Amino acid sequence: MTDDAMVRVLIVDDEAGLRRSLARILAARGFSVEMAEDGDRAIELLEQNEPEVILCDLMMPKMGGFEVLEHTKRTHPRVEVVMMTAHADVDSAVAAVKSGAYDFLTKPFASNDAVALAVSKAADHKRLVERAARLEERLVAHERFGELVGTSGKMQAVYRLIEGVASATSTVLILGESGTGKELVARAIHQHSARADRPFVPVNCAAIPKELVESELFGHVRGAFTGAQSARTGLFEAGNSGTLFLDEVGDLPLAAQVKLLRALQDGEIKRVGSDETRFVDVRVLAATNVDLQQRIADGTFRRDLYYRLNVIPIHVPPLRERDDDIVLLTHHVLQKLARRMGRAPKRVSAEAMEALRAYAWPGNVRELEHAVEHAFVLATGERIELGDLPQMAQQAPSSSRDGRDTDVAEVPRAGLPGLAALAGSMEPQAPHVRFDLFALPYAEAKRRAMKAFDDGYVREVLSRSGGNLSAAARHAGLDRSNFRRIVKRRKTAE
Ligand SMILES: Nc1ncnc2c1ncn2[C@@H]1O[C@H](COP(=O)(O)OP(=O)(O)OP(=O)(O)O)[C@@H](O)[C@H]1O
Repeated sequence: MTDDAMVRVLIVDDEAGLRRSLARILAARGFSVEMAEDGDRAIELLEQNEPEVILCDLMMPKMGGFEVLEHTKRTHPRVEVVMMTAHADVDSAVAAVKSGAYDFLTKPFASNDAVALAVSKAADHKRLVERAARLEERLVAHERFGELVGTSGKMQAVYRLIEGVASATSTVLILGESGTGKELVARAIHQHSARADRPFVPVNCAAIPKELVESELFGHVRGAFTGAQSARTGLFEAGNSGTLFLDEVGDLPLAAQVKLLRALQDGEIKRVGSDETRFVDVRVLAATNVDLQQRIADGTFRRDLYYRLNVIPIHVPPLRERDDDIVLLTHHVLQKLARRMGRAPKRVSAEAMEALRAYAWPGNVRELEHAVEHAFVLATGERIELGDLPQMAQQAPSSSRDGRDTDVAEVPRAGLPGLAALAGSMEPQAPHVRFDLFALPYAEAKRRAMKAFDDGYVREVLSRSGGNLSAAARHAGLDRSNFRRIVKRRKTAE
């Protein structure tokens, strides 16, 4: 719906003459009008073809205006209601406004324009509220884009693709194991596209019962099947002018695949039970963690649909192929948890971080999130220790990745580990040092940098003094007991 689309108004009044003259007044001013002679019919029309504004008489036999108002606000809170009442009953009209009506008009009306003005103000209000809701959604979505964490080469490649495809309207197929962040990638594409302030509609195709998939996606008319008591708009229409994200697309039943292909090729849909073709402008992003080629071979996925979806594929790498991102992701999750639980942030011991990096994460980032939450809740101190991690992550062999310590302390022997050297430790010339110091919170980074300094300094000075503690202390310009304390502190920190 665009802002200059026709405003749909439902007139509810038991007086046929008044109903018709109101309809004429509003239709002449460009409104699209429907009429109901009583409350029951009004509710029926509300369900069938949701209007934007209801112009409703307060006093009606059977179901009164109050009941229509109450039902509307409960089931369709964004539909605005303008009440009509006789002069003598202004108190009831005021009560109706207190119960959620947007405005009221007293009969006889001051002028035809006054009626049209009240209805169009109500419609403007509705559109403003919806616009605000969309902006809020966009803000939330933007925060989520901020959540796509990772600096590894493989994630950089994903970011480049996101930016590259965002401005196009082509279908994108996002491939990757469960929990790798496919939905975050889809949101990021939407967020970077020209549709960013339009709806982003995520659908988990695997979670919809097979017999309801088509009606969920394309909508249905009243009576289309048992239980279809009222007409319903499908998700394609809900996502009109926005983005529809079909997660687990490999699980779509074959019949729905045919309809999806049609929608992708021609932008045409039909509600279940209707022959009327509707046109939609939806960008489709799809994701799957199953092998669609295999499904094609099995005969459960259409080859033509596969080619149509796979115009641009994006592969989201599993976490085990980007273990450099684990440190960053762990701290990101810890910060989120601390904020969510209103608790102080926690650090992670070198040993625990080593285990986190060594584990293979078959459940990817989702599993990492759960493991870090487990540890955050169980850790009694301000630091997460190895024992706080779930059993599985604790057991990862520390030698699983080239058998080297990943602590920043392992700086090259030549030269002292000043900050520049530590920063350099992320560079290829020190490939065995894989700790990203700048990914850590300040206090943790400083602690590690200090420890690294102590380690490098003590080791080098001791080595130059042939392992003689007194000579090394003299070299360092410290008395023997102070130097010894530093050596000891270094050992206990290991
Ligand atoms: N790169 C990332 N940075 C930050 N958080 C991430 C990242 N990737 C995934 N997550 C988080 O991991 C969880 C799973 O992500 P998401 O739902 O996007 O995965 P998915 O690949 O769509 O999973 P599935 O295939 O099971 O639907 C979410 O809580 C998400 O916020």
